[in-house]
Amino acid sequence: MTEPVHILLRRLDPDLPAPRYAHPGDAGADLVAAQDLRLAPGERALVGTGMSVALPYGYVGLVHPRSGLAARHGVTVLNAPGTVDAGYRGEIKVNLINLDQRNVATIARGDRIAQLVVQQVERAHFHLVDELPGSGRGTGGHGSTGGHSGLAVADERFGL
Ligand SMILES: O=c1ccn([C@H]2C[C@H](O)[C@@H](COP(=O)(O)OP(=O)(O)OP(=O)(O)O)O2)c(=O)[nH]1
Ligand SMILES: [Mg+2]
Repeated sequence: MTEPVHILLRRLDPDLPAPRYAHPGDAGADLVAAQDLRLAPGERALVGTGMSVALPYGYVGLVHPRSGLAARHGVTVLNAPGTVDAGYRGEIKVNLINLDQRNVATIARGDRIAQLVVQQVERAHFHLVDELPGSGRGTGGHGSTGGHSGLAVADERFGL
């Protein structure tokens, strides 16, 4: 196991648990809702997690959806993955959306609503040039390699 990165964490709401990894080897530490809320079908809300962090420079916190919430209730993170910058000191918030077409999603304060994945990031310097070096792919993208997309039904329907 690699050494963990140490992150300063401030609990804005001392009654809520700090983010925690549910199992050894988990990539994401669960984030909880600081409030009760109900999301009607299609409704979204920016939900506080009751905590803020100081990530070391060179790291990012990515707010990922929880697959269980998505599979069971259709609730996911609208801007997934959300980006928590190293310089950000505000409360970490989760932009939740209920994509279920029929059911209202009920979330209680303290429920796990998302997970924070901490990663190292490179910082780039962008060098302006008139021409880019050639490559095997060139400018082809967005399905340019052809073949089956794996979405046979949609392909037929849209005449692709
Ligand atoms: O899911 C998220 C995404 C972002 N943030 C916070 C931390 C992040 O550092 C800040 C800004 O996020 P981002 O850069 O994605 O948003 P923006 O729309 O570009 O806002 P800004 O102009 O403040 O950068 O908002 C969250 O709390 N949760
Ligand atoms: Mg930004």
